Amino acid sequence: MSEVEVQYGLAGVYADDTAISKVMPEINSLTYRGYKVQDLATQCRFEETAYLIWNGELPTQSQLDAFNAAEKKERGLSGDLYKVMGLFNPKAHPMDTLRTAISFLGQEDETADDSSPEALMEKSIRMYAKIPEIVAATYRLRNGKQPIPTTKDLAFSENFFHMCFGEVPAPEIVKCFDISMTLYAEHSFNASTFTARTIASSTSDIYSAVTGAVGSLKGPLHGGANEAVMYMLKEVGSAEKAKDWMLDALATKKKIMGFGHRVYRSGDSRVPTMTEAYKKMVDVIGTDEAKKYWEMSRILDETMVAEKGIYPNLDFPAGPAYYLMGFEIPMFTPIFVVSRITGWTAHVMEQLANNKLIRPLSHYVGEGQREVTPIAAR
Ligand SMILES: CC(=O)SCCNC(=O)CCNC(=O)[C@H](O)C(C)(C)COP(=O)(O)OP(=O)(O)OC[C@H]1O[C@@H](n2cnc3c(N)ncnc32)[C@H](O)[C@@H]1OP(=O)(O)O
Ligand SMILES: O=C([O-])CC(=O)C(=O)O
Repeated sequence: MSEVEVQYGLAGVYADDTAISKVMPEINSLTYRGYKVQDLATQCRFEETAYLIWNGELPTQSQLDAFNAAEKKERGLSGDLYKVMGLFNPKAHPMDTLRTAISFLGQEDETADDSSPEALMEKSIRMYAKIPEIVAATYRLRNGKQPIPTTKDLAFSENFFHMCFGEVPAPEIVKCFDISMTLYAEHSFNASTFTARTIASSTSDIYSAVTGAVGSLKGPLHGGANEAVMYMLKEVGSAEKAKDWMLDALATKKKIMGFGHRVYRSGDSRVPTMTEAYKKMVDVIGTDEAKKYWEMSRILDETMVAEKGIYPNLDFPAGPAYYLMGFEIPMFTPIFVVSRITGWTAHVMEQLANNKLIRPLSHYVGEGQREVTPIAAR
């Protein structure tokens, strides 16, 4: 029995105040700056949500125009970054190369250490504008294709498709992607955001905070789960096998990717909106493959909830949705970054506006104090 109360994994611990988002597990709700995320996802474009997350209010049309112009001005990567990206191992995971590319952006910025509110906002918009191009170029380079340069003629989500595939798909598909961007944008003190805030709390620079956050998000218990979900669906293989696969996986105590959540115990508030968008997209695509993944997802969800009472999280519908949009699986977590850069940087700004070094205590359980034996006598 421990003489102090330790909250392993910091579960249930309030680490700081935030005014950015509120996760309300008891009513399955999530708000960004007071607005329900499902309303933002369906009624606004991701650009409006990004503005809201950073500025605290939804933009007027002229504020949005100015914001989009600022983002478009920052589009485009330096020749040096393209050169470095050309040297990346094509077999490396795109989260590893993205982590390095963001770190590279930091060393390119000679004012990286400027932490004035104006500089932090500029750097946040810079990363928001450049990360989609890094992700799209990574996809193309690792598949032996030439990157497609960014264009200032297209909106955020459309431009991402253009840079990946050289074309923009049907509006329903773009809308599904845009909805996923809003749903993935922010989620209070999740592991990667807390990592970003911890790094910022030593008054390090914002690029370092984001680089660390990318490393945290990569893990399959966090953002990496959207990729793991798709590998799982591929392993299941067909809708006919889905129920037995799940029963067998549960009987052998497997962890089922895309299910469970530290904060939500009776369902992730973002899932119904993402699932509906995924279904609409499946209907538009209309192929047997699309219908197969939809049916498999539905049966796995139903079986998991019936057997264990554990609900899907956002990664469960997002994984197959990205797959059906044509993205290869290792790009799914980098796509999460394309969105979460907004939340991470908003938290870095909030942390620095009222900073206190994050430094918890550790409860020591190692050896008692002892004497060093000289090496010859050990
Ligand atoms: C965007 C996001 O980051 S969302 C999260 C994405 N991650 C995943 O989908 C990975 C799969 N899920 C998980 O590993 C976990 O549910 C986590 C990491 C998300 C949350 O973990 P915790 O809050 O630590 O919950 P914990 O692991 O203690 O789970 C509680 C119980 O539910 C079970 N459980 C939780 N999730 C799952 C799952 N996915 N599959 C099977 N059992 C599960 C645990 O085994 C545990 O059972 P026990 O009490 O009998 O030991
Ligand atoms: O909140 C969490 O722990 C994980 C999550 O859903 C997110 O970061 O979107």
